[in-house]
Amino acid sequence: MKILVLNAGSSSQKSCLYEITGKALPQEPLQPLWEGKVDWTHHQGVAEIEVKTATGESLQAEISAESRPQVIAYLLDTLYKGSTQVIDELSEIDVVGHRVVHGGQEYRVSVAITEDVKDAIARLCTLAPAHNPANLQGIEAIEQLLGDVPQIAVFDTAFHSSMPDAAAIYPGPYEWVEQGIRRYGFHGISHQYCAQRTAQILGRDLASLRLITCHLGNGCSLAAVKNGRSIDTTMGFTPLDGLMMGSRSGAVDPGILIHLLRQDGYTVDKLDHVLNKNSGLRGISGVSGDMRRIREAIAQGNSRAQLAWDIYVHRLQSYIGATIASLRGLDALVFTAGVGENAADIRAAACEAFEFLGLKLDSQKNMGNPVDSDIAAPDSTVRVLVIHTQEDWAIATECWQLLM
Ligand SMILES: Nc1ncnc2c1ncn2[C@@H]1O[C@H](COP(=O)(O)OP(=O)(O)O)[C@@H](O)[C@H]1O
Ligand SMILES: CC(=O)OP(=O)(O)O
Ligand SMILES: [Mg+2]
Repeated sequence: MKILVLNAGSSSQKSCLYEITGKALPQEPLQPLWEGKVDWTHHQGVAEIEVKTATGESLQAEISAESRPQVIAYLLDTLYKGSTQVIDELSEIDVVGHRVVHGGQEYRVSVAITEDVKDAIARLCTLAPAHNPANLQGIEAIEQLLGDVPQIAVFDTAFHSSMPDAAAIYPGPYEWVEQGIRRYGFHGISHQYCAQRTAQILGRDLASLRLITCHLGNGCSLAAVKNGRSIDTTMGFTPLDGLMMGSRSGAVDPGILIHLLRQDGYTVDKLDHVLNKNSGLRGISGVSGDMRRIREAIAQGNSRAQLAWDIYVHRLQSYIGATIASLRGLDALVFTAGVGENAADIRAAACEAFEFLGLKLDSQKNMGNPVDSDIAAPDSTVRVLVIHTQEDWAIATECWQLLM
């Protein structure tokens, strides 16, 4: 079965083609036949495209930042044309899986995409404005390019639908509960994959583990995973809650918003822009939302970049602490996504706060660019893992399971 996966992040469009043969899913994630990535973050108005294949072919291009459907069409051309060709024609693709960020109350498992599902994704755009519109554009682009190929939506919110009410419900008026204003949580595909992979690497049964998975990318969230289920998470009704992020504030006192609306004449759009695009690492440092740029600025003595790093770490430590309480203990702390997988300094700083519990990093392993491995010292009371998140593989396996 040839499965194309589209994963639209807030600042990127990732895409993979997998081929799963045989009657059972492989134990380890497969390498994709083809991978395409578009990044819009570096230069205004420019989409940087990178394609690589399992056979070692690659292509890099910069095109003017055209619409997402145009970029997807450009990417898919490289599947069957030129040096990165891996199939003869697009009709060889059996199914297309999409990461859809907000599934609301309706979608607790992956589903085949119908007009009703598209309407629901569209309705939920206001709750995930940086993500759901991009997901919908991806679905419509595939309809244009591939006709009626089966398409599957895999939701970021689904894994957290098992959260108990005490964790999911906000202490506002009870009408909020009736209106669906509650904590949904996001990055669920990644949290679930990382929890399963952690159990596999530790050789333990997932049902016996208390885990905190730290998804630290452009968007950041923690999940408390107990017996394989999400019981708490830091993102909420929208992907704006919780940890400090690249350009999103994370949790702030809602009184600040009332103050800005009342005293400073903010419009709703301005508030949205400030909180989603001009806060977090970017807002505090004035340099960038990219952790690598923050580090460079710190090395050059930039004190606002240092402050951004310090706040990021403070928030991460305090949310890990709160999440340990939800779990009543901790067997493993798991780091994933761009920052979690690559930033040894952030991992070390996060762990340092929990040395009093007997959590001990092996600093050499931590510095050694670990992937899918345990980086805790042998006598640590808590295992610490770095897992390369494979959201795309997780989406492909959902598609396979739904179609087999
Ligand atoms: N070597 C690195 N050190 C620190 N941060 C890194 C490194 N490589 C990538 N990152 C960070 O990862 C983030 C992007 O993470 P990623 O998971 O790819 O994001 P998303 O999927 O949300 O677009 C960026 O902030 C980038 O700075
Ligand atoms: C939900 C979310 O924040 O996703 P991302 O990290 O891909 O922006
Ligand atoms: Mg991501």
